[in-house]
Amino acid sequence: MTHGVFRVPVPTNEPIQGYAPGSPERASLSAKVASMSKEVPEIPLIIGGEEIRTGNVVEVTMPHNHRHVIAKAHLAGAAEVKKAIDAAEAARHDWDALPWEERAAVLLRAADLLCGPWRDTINASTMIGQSKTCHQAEIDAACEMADFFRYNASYAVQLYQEQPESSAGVWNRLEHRPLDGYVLAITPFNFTSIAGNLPTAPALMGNTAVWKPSHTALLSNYYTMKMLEAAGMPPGVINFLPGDGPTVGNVAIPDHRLGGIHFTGSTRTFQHIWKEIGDNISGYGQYPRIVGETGGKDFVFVHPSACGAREVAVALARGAFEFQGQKCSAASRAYVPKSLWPDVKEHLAEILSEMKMGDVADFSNFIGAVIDDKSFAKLKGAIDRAKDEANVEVVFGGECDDSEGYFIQPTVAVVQDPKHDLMRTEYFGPLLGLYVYDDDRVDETLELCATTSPYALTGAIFADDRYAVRKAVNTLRFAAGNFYINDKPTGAVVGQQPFGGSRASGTNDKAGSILNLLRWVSPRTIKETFAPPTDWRYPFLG
Ligand SMILES: NC(=O)c1ccc[n+]([C@@H]2O[C@H](COP(=O)([O-])OP(=O)(O)OC[C@H]3O[C@@H](n4cnc5c(N)ncnc54)[C@H](O)[C@@H]3O)[C@@H](O)[C@H]2O)c1
Ligand SMILES: N[C@@H](CCC=O)C(=O)O
Repeated sequence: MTHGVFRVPVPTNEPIQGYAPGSPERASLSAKVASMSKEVPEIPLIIGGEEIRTGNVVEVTMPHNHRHVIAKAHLAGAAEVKKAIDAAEAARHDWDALPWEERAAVLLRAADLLCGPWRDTINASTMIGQSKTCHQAEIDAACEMADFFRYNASYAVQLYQEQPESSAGVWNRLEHRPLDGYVLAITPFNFTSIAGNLPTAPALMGNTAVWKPSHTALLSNYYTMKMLEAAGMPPGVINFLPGDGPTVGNVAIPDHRLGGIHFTGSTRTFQHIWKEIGDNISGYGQYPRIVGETGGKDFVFVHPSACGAREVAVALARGAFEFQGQKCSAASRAYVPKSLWPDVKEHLAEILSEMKMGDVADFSNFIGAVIDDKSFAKLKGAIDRAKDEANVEVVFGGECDDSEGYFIQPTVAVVQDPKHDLMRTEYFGPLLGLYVYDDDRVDETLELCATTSPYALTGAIFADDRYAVRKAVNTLRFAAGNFYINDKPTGAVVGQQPFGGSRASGTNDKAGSILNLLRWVSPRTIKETFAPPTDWRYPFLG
């Protein structure tokens, strides 16, 4: 019973801890990384609150030290997928019937646990499992995940306050019901916070979920699930289902009870899922909501009036190589005018010579390893091809070494053809294609930037000239869902830059915003008439 119109605490972005040498947070996280690296936990499925061990076990390893096993995970088969859907369906009524503030309280509590006693666990597991440095883990796993939980709670209230007008004698109400079926949350390896957000955003709105985590993010995702349980997430509301993608997808996607898909990952996987839903469309009890945020070929366009070569070089280096380039927003193509290129190149050389890569347990490293052997092979293949091509010059990096971990040196390849594969294809790693254009061909190059790639996720323009800025904003209007002026194209913050792209980059439902929560409700309009009429005729008849 609720007697009050409650407000949630006003959210603010979780402050990012610095991990400076000698700081208490550094000592504490470092100790956690060391102790966690010695453990090999067994990761079960968690269905209806019950831990299930299938015996079909895979090893989870460190990307920066691939012989080092950090967990053994049990994988779901078809029977467990069905069980997880049944559990989500069984929990649906009670969870939906709970007053919204109880659901919001679980997430607000999870945010406080994450920023307090669970911070080291979630950060350390992200570091050793996904090869993120302490700063990358802090920004993603601690701060962004807490922001998702806290801001979503306040957006949910905003959404519930969305009510229609009522004319005299009538009370119109809009009930923001959850969807009429379970939500399948399929999550990527690269952001722990996204993995935490995809099942919890629908759950906040009263839905129950089956969460299929990525194999290469299992350690941090498992601890995130345990943290949600510790925050009071009831059994069955979120069902944690490690498993091979097709094994889970082939059972969960065609199930007639599917209410929606909350996906983040590659464009290819998303298109496959969409097609599967299309193939099964007549069998569903409802039209499944399809939300998918996918790949990118994110650009930095430098205008000849750009403020300074140093600023451009910093944006390129941070934008392309931070997080090992494994951000959907990472800069992976750049357009630089001939007049600025020599200076930009000089600054890039200096910056890249200082960017250290290696084991993330060494807090002075700026870059870790890429996620796995498949990613390593794909990136190495592209770099080797670039080295062999006469019309491409690898100006920085190019070294790839998987003897211990999957290390790819930050690489910049200058292409002569602006439509080269390196300017179109997402490689998802520290590889930047760069085209040097004639200063008097700005407009033409801007058009190329707008049309070369099928993606439209993030992009940035560097310019001082306001006419040039306006022109770029207009020409590139549909080339990016997150557009930056004189900044790198990465680092969107929940509550500040709602995130997502269109075209091949996804449905642009802006994770961590009210727009995303809108997709997880199925509103019902209720009209109540206080004094029903007693005369059947129109007033002007008779
Ligand atoms: N736009 C965004 O907001 C955003 C954010 C993060 C990552 N990404 C994108 O994600 C990609 C990197 O992530 P990834 O390598 O984990 O992507 P991926 O597509 O390989 O995997 C994503 C998830 O889909 C699952 N999957 C694969 N095949 C499946 C199937 N047939 N049925 C059901 N599930 C299946 C995987 O197991 C994993 O859990 C990049 O393309 C990146 O740009 C986009
Ligand atoms: N929100 C992150 C991107 C997450 C995707 O991988 C950014 O804006 O850099």
